[in-house]
Amino acid sequence: MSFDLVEIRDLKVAFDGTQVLHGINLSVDRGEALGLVGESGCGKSVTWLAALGLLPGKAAISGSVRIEGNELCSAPRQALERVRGGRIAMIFQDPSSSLNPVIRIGRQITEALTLHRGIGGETARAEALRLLDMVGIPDARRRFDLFPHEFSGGQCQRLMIAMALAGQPDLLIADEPTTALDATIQAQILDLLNQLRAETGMATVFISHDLGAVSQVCERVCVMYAGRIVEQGSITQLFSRPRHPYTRGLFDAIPRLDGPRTRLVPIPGTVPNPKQLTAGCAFSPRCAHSVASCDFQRPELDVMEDGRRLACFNPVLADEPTPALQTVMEDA
Ligand SMILES: Nc1ncnc2c1ncn2[C@@H]1O[C@H](COP(=O)(O)OP(=O)(O)OP(=O)(O)O)[C@@H](O)[C@H]1O
Repeated sequence: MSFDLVEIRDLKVAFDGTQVLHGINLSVDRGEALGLVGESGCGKSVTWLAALGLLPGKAAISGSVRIEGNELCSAPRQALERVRGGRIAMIFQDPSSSLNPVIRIGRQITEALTLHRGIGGETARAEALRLLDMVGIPDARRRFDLFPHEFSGGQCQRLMIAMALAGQPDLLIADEPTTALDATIQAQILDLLNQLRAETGMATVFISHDLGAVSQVCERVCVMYAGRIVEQGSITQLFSRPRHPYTRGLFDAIPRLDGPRTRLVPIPGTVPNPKQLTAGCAFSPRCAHSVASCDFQRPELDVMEDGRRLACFNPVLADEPTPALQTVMEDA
């Protein structure tokens, strides 16, 4: 029997009695790149922190998370620790969450190699140098004994990726890894993630509020809103024809350099407070497509004729112009 690399079923999370994840179902296949997008507070990070047992003790978690068929949700702490950093590694927006500021870089990577792969001494040093080279740190031999603060922001991101690769993970979860970087460095890190996936065959989950960045790395996308997946499909399906009004709203807010100059249209309003969710669709108060039933009934995530999944009673039509998206003539 063959399993997906990761299979998450009906994952729910509550903090102090307030539910913030409402039954997430998703899977990641070996070697694939999956994007998780949505505005801040939609539950992207909590999904993976819960899956890896990294949420604080006060979080109430239910559901199932399987890695190659083995259940993690009920796994003892030691088993979870073996998976984290070993089979699955996670990188964040802020490299200081992974890099210790008072330990030299070379030592941090060799220690990670000893922990995850049981190698030490000269073998670990040679492997650490190979990893630094792989993530594009120039002159790695000379810089092996530097501290993290002696590297630029983009290079620290590369160092964090090198640490993540030390365990030869099957899956790299990248949580907003480029958000704090300027556009040029961001593009370089996205290229690096693509290159590493091609070289190592590891799967990537790319968490971001930026659909543009997700499109450069991912083959498949899950759009999250208020603790639920509202649309899921291939990047081509969602880019050529977003059907959930929320996905469409995210697209209309992306700056584009191709085609005519367009005015960016932000989605009105904000993500709801999880304490104030009603029985209806959580996006309804912000949605130009909302119909009467949206306010008191929640649409299920159903499979559409083209294979994507969609939770909406009144989706965007194929050729529907965006009323709010206005072409701005160069000389207007
Ligand atoms: N430790 C915590 N204690 C209480 N509530 C939390 C905790 N962590 C997250 N939450 C809540 O869970 C919800 C989902 O948060 P999450 O961080 O997953 O959102 P996100 O989509 O990843 O946003 P961001 O891009 O800002 O990280 C939010 O309402 C958030 O306030």
